[in-house]
Amino acid sequence: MATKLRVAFIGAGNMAEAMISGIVETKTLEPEQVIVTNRSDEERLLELHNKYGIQGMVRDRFPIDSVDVIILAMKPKDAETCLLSIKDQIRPNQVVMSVLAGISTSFMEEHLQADQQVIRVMPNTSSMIQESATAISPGENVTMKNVKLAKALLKAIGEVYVIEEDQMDLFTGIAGSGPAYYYYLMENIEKIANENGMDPSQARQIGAQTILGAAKMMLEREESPAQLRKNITSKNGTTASGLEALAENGGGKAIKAAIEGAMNRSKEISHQLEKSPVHQ
Ligand SMILES: NC(=O)C1=CN([C@@H]2O[C@H](COP(=O)(O)OP(=O)(O)OC[C@H]3O[C@@H](n4cnc5c(N)ncnc54)[C@H](OP(=O)(O)O)[C@@H]3O)[C@@H](O)[C@H]2O)C=CC1
Ligand SMILES: O=C(O)[C@@H]1CCC=N1
Repeated sequence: MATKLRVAFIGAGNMAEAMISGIVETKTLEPEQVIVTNRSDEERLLELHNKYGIQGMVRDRFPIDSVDVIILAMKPKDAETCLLSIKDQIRPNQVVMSVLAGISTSFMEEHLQADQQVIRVMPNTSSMIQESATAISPGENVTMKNVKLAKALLKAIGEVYVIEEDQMDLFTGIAGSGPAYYYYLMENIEKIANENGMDPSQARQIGAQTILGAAKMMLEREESPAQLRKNITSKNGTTASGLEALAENGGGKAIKAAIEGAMNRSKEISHQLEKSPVHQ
């Protein structure tokens, strides 16, 4: 990673913090190389400065022309205003990366100068412990050098996958929103464990270790998930009963509905923004 590289986050919420935390803790960048701004919450900028040593700056003092990479991290509804506000302040050799759900590279390109380099990114909050599954889709104008730079930067927060942009909504449904499904699973495990007399914190340890073990098996072993499942399932055993109950109660359907729900919402955000008055 170039030592002088400067990265600016516009948006200082949960996702920006998860990424900043990964980037600073892995020493991919020194804190001085990272700047963050938001719309108005100065207390939040101070909090991020105190926690990570990075520079927090209010929008009108934000030196956007001095950075190499700009990472957009506001809500999708605020993207258009932000893109238009930076359009005339940035240069073609600066890369604009967006982590916003549903914001396409073409939407960014249309709201910036014609030759602006943009990259669509979808991380998740496991960035905070450098375990994100992050996808990137480069825009039309971005150089190979800057795609490599983006990959190296995002490697600080976990694994990086370069995907076709038409897979980005699906990726968002699986991985961007994905951690929430596992947290929901754990909330329910804890609840059931508690109802059956187990201490919730012990149940959390046990449940999380089980998820971690299964995840590592799927990453490290060659067997398919179906084979790994069969390996646990004794005839007339406990697993067979558990899996039968899961199927009878719509387990597979629920997983499909969750991923498709998130994926369709990502598509819907794109369509809504493309219809907005400024865009037409
Ligand atoms: N949370 C997650 O798990 C993931 C989120 N994402 C994406 O990340 C984005 C941010 O989500 P999240 O961090 O949860 O959101 P938050 O609501 O926590 O944070 C949004 C931030 O954007 C700032 N902001 C809004 N408009 C502007 C503007 N015009 N200029 C500067 N700053 C602005 C807000 O500032 P202020 O507080 O001052 O108004 C705030 O700091 C979303 O688009 C989401 O799709 C992607 C992957 C995972
Ligand atoms: O819920 C959201 O819209 C964002 C995008 C992916 C995860 N969180």
